[in-house]
This record gives sequence, C-alpha cells and structure tokens, in this order.
Amino acid sequence: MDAMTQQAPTIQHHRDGTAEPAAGSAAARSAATGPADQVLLAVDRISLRFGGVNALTDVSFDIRRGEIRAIIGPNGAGKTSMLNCINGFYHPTDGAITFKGERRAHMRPYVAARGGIARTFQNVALFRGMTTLDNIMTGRALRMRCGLWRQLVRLGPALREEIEHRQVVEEIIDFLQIQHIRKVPVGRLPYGLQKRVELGRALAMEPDLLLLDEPMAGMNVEEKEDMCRFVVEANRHFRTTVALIEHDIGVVMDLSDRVVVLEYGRKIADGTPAEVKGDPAVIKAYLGVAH
Ligand SMILES: Nc1ncnc2c1ncn2[C@@H]1O[C@H](COP(=O)(O)OP(=O)(O)OP(=O)(O)O)[C@@H](O)[C@H]1O
Repeated sequence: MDAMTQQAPTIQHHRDGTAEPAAGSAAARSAATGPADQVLLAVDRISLRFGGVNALTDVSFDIRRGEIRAIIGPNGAGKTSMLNCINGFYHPTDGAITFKGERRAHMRPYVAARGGIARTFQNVALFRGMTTLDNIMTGRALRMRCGLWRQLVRLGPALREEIEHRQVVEEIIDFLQIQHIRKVPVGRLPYGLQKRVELGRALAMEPDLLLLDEPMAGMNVEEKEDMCRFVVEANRHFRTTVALIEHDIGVVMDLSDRVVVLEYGRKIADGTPAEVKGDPAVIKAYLGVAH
C-alpha cells in the first residue's frame, strides 16, 4: 500500500473519551509546553558510513523544546541510524550534534542518557523475567545517588531514596494505566503492553528528549490509539520533547508538530505534517513503497 495514503486511526476517537483535535493540536501543545522556537538538539551536517554504505549523508535538522518531531522515510532511509547517532550508539563520520547548547562530534550512550536522552527500541528491549515495576525502576538507575552497598542494606538515605524513586515509578504506572500488571513478569505480557512498559522505563529517566523507534510497530488499531494518546500525554504532562520514527503516516500526521523526511540517507523534506505531505519529493519517495 502507498504509505502516504494510509489512514491511521485519528486520535479523536479514544475509548476513554479523551479528545485530541487533529487540526490545531500541535499549536495547543506548543502553548502548553513552552517556547516553541527554543532548540533542544541540533543535528549539523551528519554523515555516517559503514564501509561502502552511506547510511546518512550531510543531514541537518533541529528538535525544538516541547515538540513532537517525527523522522520518516522508506525502509533503509537512515532513520534508526540517525537515532543511534543522537543517543551515541553510532559515532557520525562527519558533522556534529548540539544538545542543550553543547556541541559534540559524538556522544557516548551513557553520557547521552545522563544528559537527558532516553530511548525505546524497534524491538522491545526489556528484562523479560522481571516485573513491570522492576523494569520501570531500572529507568531510575542513573538517578540513584546512594552506592550499591547502601542500597543493598537499605539504610537511612538509601531507603529514603528508594521511596522517592518508587513514587516517581508509581506515578508513571498510574499515568500509563498499567497498575494491573505491575507485579507481572514482562515476558508474559502481550506485545502492546510490553511496548507500554518500555515507554514507562524511558519516562522513568525523566528525560529532556525521548527517542521512540517505531513505538506503534506491530500493534493493532486499539493498541496504536492507546500508544498515540500516551505519547501526546507524556509530551504534555511531563513536558517531554519527543522524536519518533514511525511508518504509519496517519499517526505521524496526527502526532507531530514537525516532520523530517529521509531517503537513501539524505534529507529530502522538513516541515509541518501538511507541508511534508504535499511535497512532491516525499510523494515520489513513497510511491510504490510498501510497509
Ligand atoms: N550496523 C550497520 N552496519 C552496516 N550497515 C548498516 C548498519 N546499520 C545500518 N546500516 C545500513 O544503513 C542504511 C540505513 O539503515 P537504517 O536501519 O538506519 O534505516 P531505517 O530508515 O531505520 O530503515 P527501516 O525503516 O527498515 O528500519 C541501510 O542501508 C542499512 O543496511
């Protein structure tokens, strides 16, 4: 099917009655989340090569504080490579990334995570034998101040700290409406709920920038609607800036404030969902591409 013409569920039709008008919703979110033109992260002329493969070539764009920014493109366009450069998994061959005003040729993943960049993956990456609660708790690890010994014996400050972290985690569990599975090992959960737990773990890091790699992939219509709602609400409620890769163009049009389009590792368009959707280069890139 031509991906540009896919009709994804609009986010007006939630089962719980919450509404998100498709038109004007971006403006409403911007108003709620702060100055729209403040750049949180800027990608400046990034190139990435793997041997003879040019995964990314001279790509530049920025992500503004408080926005939902989509990165789209046909298969192999370089979307995941771009997320991997942003969170330090890959080191670009050329170019630089500026995050919160600090310019770097590349970052180490733990520096990116400590600096406030959280990430979910195309394939769920959770501890399958651990409960929902414990998986989300691992999202707090970077924020723990007490050393391992104090945490093990759970003395004074360590106990107080654990209670603080638990409160944050419980708030996220309530927010994502997963109270009923808090003690269930995630390996036993259906795929849609596992994706929700993964979102919870990323939110537990209280990130400034949340990178979502195909958060709705493999979900049914209902699960997609739920995930759309949680992404929008996380953006509003926790004021988290979001950059997401998504193949479902209907979802992208509904969720995003701005969209950057890649093809064969190059940027071919950048703008509002309406601008991008009408761009001849984008239409050409998607024609005949099945997802
Ligand atoms: N670790 C790697 N080693 C070699 N080549 C790679 C590696 N990672 C990505 N590539 C190549 O870089 C190009 C871009 O891949 P990437 O996964 O970033 O695209 P994508 O847009 O995320 O694709 P998809 O939508 O299929 O997930 C592809 O040609 C891919 O084969």
